[in-house]
Amino acid sequence: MLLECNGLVKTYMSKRAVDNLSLNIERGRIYALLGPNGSGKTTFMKIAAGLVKPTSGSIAFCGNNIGVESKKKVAYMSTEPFFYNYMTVEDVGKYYQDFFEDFDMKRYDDLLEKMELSKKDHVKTLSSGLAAKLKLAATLARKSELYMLDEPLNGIDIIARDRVMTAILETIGNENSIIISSHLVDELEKVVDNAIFIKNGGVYLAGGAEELRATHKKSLVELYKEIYA
Ligand SMILES: Nc1ncnc2c1ncn2[C@@H]1O[C@H](COP(=O)(O)OP(=O)(O)OP(=O)(O)O)[C@@H](O)[C@H]1O
Repeated sequence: MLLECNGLVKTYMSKRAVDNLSLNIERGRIYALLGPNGSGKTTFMKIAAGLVKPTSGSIAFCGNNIGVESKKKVAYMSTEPFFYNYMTVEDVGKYYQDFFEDFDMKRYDDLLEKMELSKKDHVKTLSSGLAAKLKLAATLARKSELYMLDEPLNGIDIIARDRVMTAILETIGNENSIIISSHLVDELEKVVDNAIFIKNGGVYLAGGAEELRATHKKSLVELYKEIYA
């Protein structure tokens, strides 16, 4: 098991952003993390990435507490922009290489080509879609055990999305897993192995995508509409 969470809670003042969340993430699978605005998806990912401390409950990565060691093996891409404007695309790669032992420059170069980005481009001149692709290329260029991507398709046009999704899927082998949070449920429906529906900070429904479709006789999109309507 890559990640095991039991009764996870995160409280901000009186708000329970994550509320009694229990979840297991296995190796070699692609997970859709689904839920409406404010349901707790980002907070959960930040806890798993070691950026936010849970108020209570337990979370373990490969059987150990979240901390310095897990951070080396977990690649988290947040929705916030995180590069300095003065950097070029090439600088971003070097910056990541300095920061993460598992960063693979060759893979970064390949991803840049797939995302149609040039190393000479300056971060400040990139359109929001290109900036989103750069963020993704830098994250996927790490050889991590768990990738968590928060809204990776945001700002990426409909034509480029398939290409970007292919690049995401190519990153995954038998040993690593990926959790993708997105409101574009129909885009995820086509590619994910598992779906996790989050409601009010907890897991409302989770399972294999095929199994969920067969049991409920509904697509993930239809289930999403039913759960959150
Ligand atoms: N730093 C914070 N301080 C106070 N409240 C917060 C903080 N971060 C998140 N929250 C609250 O916790 C709840 C869950 O937020 P979270 O960002 O995890 O949801 P989300 O499912 O990722 O939403 P979205 O789909 O809009 O990104 C929301 O009500 C949010 O306002």
